[in-house]
Amino acid sequence: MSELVISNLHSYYGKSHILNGINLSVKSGEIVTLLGRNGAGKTTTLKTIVGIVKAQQGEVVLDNENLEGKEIFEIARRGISLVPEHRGIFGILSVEENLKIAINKNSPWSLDDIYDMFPRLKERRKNGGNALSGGEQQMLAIARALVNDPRILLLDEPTEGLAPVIVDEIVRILHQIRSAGVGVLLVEQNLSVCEKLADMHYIIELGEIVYQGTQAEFSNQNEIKNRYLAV
Ligand SMILES: Nc1ncnc2c1ncn2[C@@H]1O[C@H](COP(=O)(O)OP(=O)(O)OP(=O)(O)O)[C@@H](O)[C@H]1O
Repeated sequence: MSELVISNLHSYYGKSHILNGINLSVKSGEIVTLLGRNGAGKTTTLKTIVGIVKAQQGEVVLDNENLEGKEIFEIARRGISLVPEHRGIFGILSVEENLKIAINKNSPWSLDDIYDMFPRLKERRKNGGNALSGGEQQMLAIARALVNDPRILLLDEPTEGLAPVIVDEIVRILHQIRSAGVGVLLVEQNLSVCEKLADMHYIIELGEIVYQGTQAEFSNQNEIKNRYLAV
């Protein structure tokens, strides 16, 4: 059982104070969304958790270990993986090569497990990363993060720009990842995807958490959804 606990997280770009005391937590086998308007600070939260943006104040604690001051690779090694919005796969390598270079020798995920979960990747395993559709690239990015054996997976807008049938496929995959006991922190604009998947929702506005609630609590909060999420 793992738990990521973020307390009073503050971060900046130059002099701009972007995160203003974020508190949230994610446990194994739980999907938690971080919702909010464009520019609210969602991506910055994910980047601060993994150390790409340095926190100026506050704590990121994984299983009682404070990750303050740790380098990006040390945080990744402890089991927090980020699938960034622009996917970060290697276009000149094949699907299988992309997976093989990411695989962690101690990972419980074998290539066969990955191909069972992502049949499209199996079909396209010899294709170059550049020759994949947007949805296939997203699947490869998630698969690459998984073979690294994360305890907590951070996903930045995994369904953005994808066709509805591929969005359904990503939803199916995320259900399976949760069942495997991985904790997921999901930044996602597609509210219906969030409500199908999540156990818990947080809303961020101007770098602060302004709402938190379980899916059961959130589902009929139309006033909150209009206030913070309507475009
Ligand atoms: N590299 C950067 N340098 C300076 N300011 C930045 C940088 N990246 C983001 N910002 C600013 O920080 C704020 C939060 O951005 P962030 O990308 O975290 O928002 P977001 O909620 O993920 O939005 P979106 O849904 O548009 O991706 C915004 O005002 C943005 O303009």
